[in-house]
Amino acid sequence: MAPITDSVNGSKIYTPVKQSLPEVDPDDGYGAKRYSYETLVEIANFLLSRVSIRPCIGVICGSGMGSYWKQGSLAETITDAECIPYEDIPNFPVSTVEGHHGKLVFGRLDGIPVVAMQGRFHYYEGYPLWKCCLPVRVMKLIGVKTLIATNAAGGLNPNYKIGDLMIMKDHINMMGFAGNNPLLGPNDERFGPRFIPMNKAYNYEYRQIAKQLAKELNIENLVREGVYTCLGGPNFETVAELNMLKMVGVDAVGMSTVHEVIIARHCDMKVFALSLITNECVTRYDQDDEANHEEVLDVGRMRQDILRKYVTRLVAKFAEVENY
Ligand SMILES: O=P(O)(O)O[C@H]1O[C@H](CO)[C@@H](O)[C@H]1O
Ligand code: HPA
Repeated sequence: MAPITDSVNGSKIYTPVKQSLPEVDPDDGYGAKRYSYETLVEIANFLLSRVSIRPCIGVICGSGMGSYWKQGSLAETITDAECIPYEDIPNFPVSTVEGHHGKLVFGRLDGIPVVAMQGRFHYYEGYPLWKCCLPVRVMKLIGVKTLIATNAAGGLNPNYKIGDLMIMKDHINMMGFAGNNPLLGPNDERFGPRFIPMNKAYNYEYRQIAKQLAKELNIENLVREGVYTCLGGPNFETVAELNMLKMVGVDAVGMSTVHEVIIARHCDMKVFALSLITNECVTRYDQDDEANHEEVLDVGRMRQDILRKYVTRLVAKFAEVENY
């Protein structure tokens, strides 16, 4: 290759070295190889060989929101339940956070075939983002077309109260701003294209349905619509961080969901996401309160009946409009 020269005095600046890029990224920055499409197909086939349900809707249970699967309330609503612990699934991560049981539950909600993640994976557990989202791609491969992601989040909007439900209308990908994204690395077109739009990530029709359903269930006063952001965690946010997020239009803060939604949209799944406001974010230095995970789990328990009813009816309504 010709050396690059200074256009003023002609002196040589540097001689470029011809490089060939590896065809596949050798590791993901965490010393591990990203799973290939074929490995994910193997996981999907393993699951399909173990269960008879063929789900079209996938549900991710947020912190504290999965516990009722175990306690019985939503589990009673899920009929024909077939559970597979994560540790029994080859190449699947395992849950390490309290309030995330670590099981896939296949079954029916209001007659509709679903698969629910009773426990999600977080970046702060040490999983790279691509691995946190691996179950979403597996869901896609087993036939899921609609994703319902739930999470526990701190309420930053001063009008929000503990126990409110926030329909996510958008997100701000703070981790993406810092260069971390679940789509980093070589793109496998079998999942989706290299570049994807995100302006319609949170399905408009689903959001209208959810607002209408809130009226029908008389929980309109609890249901909000807003913007979520995910910080990597595991520490809760500082006062200065929260005030900055408030200024840029964030209504609720958590440590999940954003990357799952990116992966779901990449493989063309329709998305609905719901935050349970489990605590009020502390935005003043003279406040004595401190965020803590126990409160998050307690509020999850407090709202479990309403959440169960709301999510079950949403599943039925989404299935109706989609003809599942
Ligand atoms: O987002 P989910 O999994 O609901 O959990 C939220 O609650 C935990 C903090 O209490 C964090 O993991 C945060 O992300
Ligand atoms: N911040 C981050 N994540 C959370 C919070 C919070 O206040 N509450 C529940 N998950």
